[in-house]
Amino acid sequence: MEFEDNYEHPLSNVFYFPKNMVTKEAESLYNYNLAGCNCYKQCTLESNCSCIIRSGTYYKYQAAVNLEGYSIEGKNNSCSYECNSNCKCGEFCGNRLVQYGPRKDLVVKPTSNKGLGLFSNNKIPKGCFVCEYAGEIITEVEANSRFEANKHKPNYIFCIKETYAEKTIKTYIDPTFYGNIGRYINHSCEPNTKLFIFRIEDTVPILGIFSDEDIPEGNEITYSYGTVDINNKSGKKCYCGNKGEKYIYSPPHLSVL
Ligand SMILES: C[S@@+](CC[C@H](N)C(=O)[O-])C[C@H]1O[C@@H](n2cnc3c(N)ncnc32)[C@H](O)[C@@H]1O
Repeated sequence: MEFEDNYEHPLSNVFYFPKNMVTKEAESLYNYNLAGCNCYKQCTLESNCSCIIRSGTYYKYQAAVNLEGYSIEGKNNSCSYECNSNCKCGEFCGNRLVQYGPRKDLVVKPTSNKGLGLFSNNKIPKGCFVCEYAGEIITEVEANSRFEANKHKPNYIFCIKETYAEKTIKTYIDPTFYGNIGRYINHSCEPNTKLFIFRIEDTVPILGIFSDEDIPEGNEITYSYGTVDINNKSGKKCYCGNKGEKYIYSPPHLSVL
């Protein structure tokens, strides 16, 4: 099965990039390719698949082959490893999903007060992969500088924070200029998707967005930017419409809003 992403941006100044693109400056942070497994066809925890073992027990895909009902059971904040081009298993091994690209029924439309937003033309059942949040992978220094320069504009820079032992690794994804359809997903205080971290070919983290409830046809797809602060009125006003319009956004630093 080939990776497929035929979406385009509705804006002429944004270039469509279906996957993360590591900038030259950030290259040295992510230069490890991941080894593959030796499984024959089906990868499971029982088959001792090294990719699934690397993921830990928090994560499992539920239906192989039929992508329509493909879903994930996972835990936020842990990284899942899909099988990759170094694996001996085939393309239908059951530990591959995000690598095949976004849903095909997504549409970008204007919202009443949040700019553009992402919607679906079909019902999305709970637990389905929607799309990645893909963009340029930039260094912290570059992220700070871009954030400062665009302070009063919509922000797209997303900071993934992963903690291993006592070390926190931060990865900055910026789809402002180069990115995929995930850049149009707005914040909601009552979101209908959740984010999971994946790695496939190498150590560059991939942010996968999954439905967290059945999403009716035509509804807006949202996730929580995680930065609502009712007391800090210096931030932007949240127009998600849930919990009243009293919530004010004020991201601590470089999250999406
Ligand atoms: C990642 S972009 C989302 C797509 C954006 N609406 C667009 O038109 O491209 C994040 C920006 O969208 C706007 N936004 C997203 N969710 C919002 C919300 N709940 N209330 C107000 N503005 C929101 C803010 O300007 C924010 O900086």
